[in-house]
Amino acid sequence: MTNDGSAQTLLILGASGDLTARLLLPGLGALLAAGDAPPLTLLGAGSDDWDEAHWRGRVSDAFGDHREAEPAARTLGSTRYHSADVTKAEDLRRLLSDVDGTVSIFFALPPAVTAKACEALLDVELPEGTRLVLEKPFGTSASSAAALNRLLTRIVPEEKIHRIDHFLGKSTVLNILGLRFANRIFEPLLGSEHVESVDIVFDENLALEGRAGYYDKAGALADMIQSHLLQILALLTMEAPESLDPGVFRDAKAEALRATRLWGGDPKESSLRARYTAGKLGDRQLPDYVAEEGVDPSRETETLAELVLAVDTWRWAGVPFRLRSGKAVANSRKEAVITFKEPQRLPDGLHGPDGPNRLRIGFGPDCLALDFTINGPGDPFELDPITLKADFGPGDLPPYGEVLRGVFDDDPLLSVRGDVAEQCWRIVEPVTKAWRSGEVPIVNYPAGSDGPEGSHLDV
Ligand SMILES: O=P(O)(O)OC[C@H]1O[C@@H](O)[C@H](O)[C@@H](O)[C@@H]1O
Repeated sequence: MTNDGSAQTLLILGASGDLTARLLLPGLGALLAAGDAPPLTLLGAGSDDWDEAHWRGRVSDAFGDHREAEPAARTLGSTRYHSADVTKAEDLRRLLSDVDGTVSIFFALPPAVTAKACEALLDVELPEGTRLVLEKPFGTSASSAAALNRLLTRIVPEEKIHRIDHFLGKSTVLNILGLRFANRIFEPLLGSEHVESVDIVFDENLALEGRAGYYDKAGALADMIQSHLLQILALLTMEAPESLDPGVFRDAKAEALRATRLWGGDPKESSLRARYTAGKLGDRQLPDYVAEEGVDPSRETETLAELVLAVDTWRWAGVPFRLRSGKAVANSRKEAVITFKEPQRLPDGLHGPDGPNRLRIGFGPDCLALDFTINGPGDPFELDPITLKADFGPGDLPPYGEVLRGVFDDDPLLSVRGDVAEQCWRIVEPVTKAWRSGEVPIVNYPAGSDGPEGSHLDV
């Protein structure tokens, strides 16, 4: 623990919402139970008119078994809920008068409400050291992200702003750093001389899961690619940072993202958007996406998105990076696959199946696999494919616990810097524009299939 052990408060705006119950509170419970958080007061605020007992019950359910651990039990015992309109300065003042020690204000709210709450905070005197913690999507375009950044830095300095991307709290995602920079054998091969292509895929069995209110306005591109998958791309393509000092590390990520753009520049060639139709996924019969409750069919929200990107640095020029994420896909596939170029030639006399070497970094289940070719058993001159696999468990903390630890420690290492949030929108903007204008038509795929025709994926 690097916080100084003095009391802190986590104030959640939007405490009655889905994100708080599903991800934030379970992550917090695990962090508290691990003894890795400061003595913490938890305040919930939301538009629902809940009484304290109802809120405490929600927190207790979300903490699960962690509620028994002493620090979690203490926070649970003292937690309070305020019904409030968080876009009003007087309500925010009332909430802030109840905090103890340094406060982290977590905006578990839709982006438009977050922006209004921040506007209201301009009229509120904040306790010393206040931190603002924001969820994705951070803005809806490069310019709105820049405007939000300007607004936030009028409230607190940049180092007190934590833009959460929980993928940066996933141990396998962070493992990319160890894999690349703590080994001699992979890093020298990572570049256009040896790499043919890179696929970063996060296809899920999950469908809408009752999240229309959020998802229908976001879509797969903003929900997964502009945020999480570009963070993975940055970790895979950045140069070795001199240290994990947040300034140095985040500079290295920003540099890689600044060099990233749409492959070939034509969204018709380098992007795909699709939406699921009715289908069977395991034993679940899913309706058309547009028939799901709360969906507005006129929005044409995509449930699967693909982009091909170029990272125009000396190291990566000429290597396509294919990013894809889809909902209601049969094959739940969550991995980055680095496909290497084939050997220049095979010695005459060696024959059999060849194929490229591939390094697969699995994000769920967490594993690492290396596909390569050897002579294999039997005929010694007949080649066989083989896979070396390492399975490793998840990290000690769930991703939300990990990123919250950074917040309480005042350590922005795992949060997204303001300029990077803008870069990530800049990268996808040619695509969002082309999609909005109808230049790239939306296509369908049945729920429970492997996605639409015309995928750019190689593997
Ligand atoms: O696998 P995880 O950690 O739940 O992450 C995937 C989820 O990440 C969230 O940020 C997205 O909003 C979800 O749509 C997605 O399902």
